[in-house]
Amino acid sequence: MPPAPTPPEVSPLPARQFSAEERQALYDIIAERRDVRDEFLPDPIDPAMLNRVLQAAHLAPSVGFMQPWNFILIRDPARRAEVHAAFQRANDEAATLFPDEKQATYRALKLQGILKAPLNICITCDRDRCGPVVLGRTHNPEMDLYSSVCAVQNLWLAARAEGLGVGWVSIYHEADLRALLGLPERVKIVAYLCIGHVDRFYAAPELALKGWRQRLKLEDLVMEDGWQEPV
Ligand SMILES: Cc1cc2c(cc1C)N(C[C@H](O)[C@H](O)[C@H](O)COP(=O)(O)O)c1[nH]c(=O)[nH]c(=O)c1N2
Repeated sequence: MPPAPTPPEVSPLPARQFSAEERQALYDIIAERRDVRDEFLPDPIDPAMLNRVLQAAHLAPSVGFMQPWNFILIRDPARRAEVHAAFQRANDEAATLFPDEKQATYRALKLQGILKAPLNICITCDRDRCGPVVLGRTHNPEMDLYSSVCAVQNLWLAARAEGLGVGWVSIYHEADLRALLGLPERVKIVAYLCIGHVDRFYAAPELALKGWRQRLKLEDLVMEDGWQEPV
């Protein structure tokens, strides 16, 4: 067997410093990103803008640099109507599972913009992209799924920077969506997203504003050196 090639010598570049203003812009984008359900405008997304947002997603970190994601763009209204029907079925089931006092609030919530948004994007994880042995995934096989979630978050933040709203929909039976999108067995659905232009964003999570659940305090979530059971 020929000897394995040694990796080339490479060195990092000096760390680029970001100005206070640039840093603040990033923190503002993070703070002002919202899950958008109902505020989509019908305007189509410019292909160059969409490409920038998808490039941002594609720059996400991934275990073993696996890049396990695909981005399925769903524009066809007929296909979106089928996805919406799958949502409706699951949502009707979900509503009945909450305690009585929460059911009315649940039913009043808008939880998707599948038909209103001009574009839906399904982000998937191809679990076999690099064969069975992947650097960093050997002992924790779910790391490829987490990597794909990083792509989702990059997309979500880039979209906010572009003035696009994104809403994540997870109310469906996986089998329904898999069949609609023709996914092979090895490909897992990570996120089903509705995306489009918006001209307003809620100042805080809509679920908080509408009394479903409030943001937890950061100081109650930070722990030192190990798990501490809340008192
Ligand atoms: C994995 C996952 C899945 C879902 C969500 C998020 C994530 C991360 N969210 C959005 C969620 O409700 C929202 O992020 C929180 O309420 C916080 O609000 P902001 O995202 O800060 O606006 C969401 N929202 C919704 O209306 N329908 C849904 O099915 C889902 N599903």
